[in-house]
Amino acid sequence: MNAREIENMEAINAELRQWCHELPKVELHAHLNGSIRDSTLLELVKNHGDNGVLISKDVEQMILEKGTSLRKCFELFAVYHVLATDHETVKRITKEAVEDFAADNCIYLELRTTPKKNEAKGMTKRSYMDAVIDGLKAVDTVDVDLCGCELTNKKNGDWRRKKIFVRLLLSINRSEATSAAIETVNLAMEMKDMGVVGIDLSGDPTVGQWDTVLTSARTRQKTGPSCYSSLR
Ligand SMILES: CNc1ncnc2c1ncn2[C@@H]1O[C@H](COP(=O)(O)O)[C@@H](O)[C@H]1O
Repeated sequence: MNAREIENMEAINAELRQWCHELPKVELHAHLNGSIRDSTLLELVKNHGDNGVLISKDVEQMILEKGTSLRKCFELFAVYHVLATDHETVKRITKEAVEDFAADNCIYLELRTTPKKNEAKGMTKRSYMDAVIDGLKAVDTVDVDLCGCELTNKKNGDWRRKKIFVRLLLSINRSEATSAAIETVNLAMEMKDMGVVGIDLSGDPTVGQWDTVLTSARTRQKTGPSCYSSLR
């Protein structure tokens, strides 16, 4: 290819990229902790302090390698889970994730996350989810519709502002105990009028057995309302 042909190709690529960016999109499978900005992650690590558990340089390397294998990807999830276990951080990463999807012209987002407990920070699975909803309410750059309720993000009633429809799924991690899985299913039922539309089964496929979780879900199906695959 000569210089002129390369220039033409670059112009077409830039145009195509712009066209893809502008297309309205639907995202059906976003994990909250998998959507944390790299810049936020590094800031959280810094605030956490290089205390021997997390070292900024190591995390920078992990970010560079995260797309190279499933193992590397799950190594980074372990870091997210050390850092994103207080209410303020959960609120922040939710706000940022929704704003990032909206900036990419995503108009419908199904965001899934594993409700986590952190006794040291007074966090329960329910208060984790309340922090997620606080994050949605804090979204600034776009209007958010959660379950038909418009969250009050409207800026001066400007009807031209972009809008994103957000629905939530509660994840059960395959390495969780049966009791924790049941607690998450019950929480999903409790929050079905608050934007929660389903549950999700996730986690490192090389760790634990699904049998543990599936047994608990079947037990729940026999004793309560059907909620295994969808709440609506
Ligand atoms: C092949 N890809 C995948 N397979 C299985 N589980 C995955 C995943 N990608 C992400 N997760 C799940 O999402 C969690 C992070 O978000 P939350 O902490 O829930 O917000 C990961 O810990 C993992 O359980």
